Amino acid sequence: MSVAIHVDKVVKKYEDHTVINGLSLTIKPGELFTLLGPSGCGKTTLLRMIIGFNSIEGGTIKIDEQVINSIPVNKRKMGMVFQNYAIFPHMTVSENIAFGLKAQNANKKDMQSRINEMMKVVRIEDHHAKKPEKLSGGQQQRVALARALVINPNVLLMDEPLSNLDAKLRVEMRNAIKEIQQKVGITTVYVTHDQEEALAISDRIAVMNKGVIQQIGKPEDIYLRPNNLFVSQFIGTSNVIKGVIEKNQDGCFVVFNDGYREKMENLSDTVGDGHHVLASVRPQEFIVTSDTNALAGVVDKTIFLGINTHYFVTLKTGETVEVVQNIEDHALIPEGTAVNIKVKPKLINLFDEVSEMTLIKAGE
Ligand SMILES: Nc1ncnc2c1ncn2[C@@H]1O[C@H](COP(=O)(O)OP(=O)(O)OP(=O)(O)O)[C@@H](O)[C@H]1O
Repeated sequence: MSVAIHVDKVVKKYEDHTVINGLSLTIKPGELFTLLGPSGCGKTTLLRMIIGFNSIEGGTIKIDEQVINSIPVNKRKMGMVFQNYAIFPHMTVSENIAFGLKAQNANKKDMQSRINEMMKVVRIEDHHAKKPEKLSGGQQQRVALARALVINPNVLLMDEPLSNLDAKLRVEMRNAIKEIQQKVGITTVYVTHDQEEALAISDRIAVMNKGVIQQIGKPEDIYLRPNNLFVSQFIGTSNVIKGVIEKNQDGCFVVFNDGYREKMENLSDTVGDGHHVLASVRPQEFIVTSDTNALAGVVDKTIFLGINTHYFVTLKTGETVEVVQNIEDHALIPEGTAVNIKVKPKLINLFDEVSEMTLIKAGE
């Protein structure tokens, strides 16, 4: 049975420096939950509080109904995989995996069948007699994963497990981790600063900044409807353009600084006439058009990347935006060309200029 993790108003202080001040979240049984955020935002600190390597200065952490604040690490029934694998160089693959079990005093026959089963799950059985130096980074990470899982933990914690791998192996291993996690069905907390990795692997993501949760949601929700400007900037590429709301009997419009106006159907009721906004527009949310009700600009740079072409366009207002167009829809636009670009109003996000919080109606 998978467990839930309840983090309730936790506080972490390193001497007089408060890194996390009253953070709450719930991780559901069996889900792969990712803590995502820039370096230094407190992801590892929170992970170490869950496993018990860090003390907790306030609040509670519960596994199902049990408060675990003062339960020692070795009694928490959690497995952890680190960025640097932390497998023993002098032991073979199966000896490394056996290590965790030995500490549990399991009997020899049970131990061997459990090790074999785990090696199969992570697909490392063909290498069982090899020492780590004969394994690739991805294979070493599979051993680390098997060693963490062999003790049948309630929770699996992974701290930047793919950072030491090259780009191709990272993609292969993130698929492998997701598959293994689903097969085992274990509640997993995964830490990364890589937004693409988080989108690819997670059931849900918590985006953190400066020790504070900015948003928790499914990858697609966080990507499509970020709660605030920080999340929209951190997940994927976003252009930010200033605008003002015009509200009249015909509806609600966002008017950009050069006069281009676009009707917005999904703004929250609190948005009023004259409201200063920041529009966050992903490169693929622009359309190059012959319409003159559009942002006028000049293509500064054209980068052809096969299926898509990226254009850097300097607008009349002086802002530079990145525009991505599918090659099937457009002939390549040479540098120096004057262009008009519109936004796709259903896809873009608007934020309050001061609070930087979303102005899109919930659920739209
Ligand atoms: N042992 C420690 N003593 C004092 N300060 C610490 C300690 N560990 C972390 N910090 C501080 O706490 C903050 C959060 O660090 P943490 O390692 O949790 O961030 P992170 O989001 O995991 O970043 P990274 O991705 O770089 O590891 C940072 O300001 C860091 O300097």
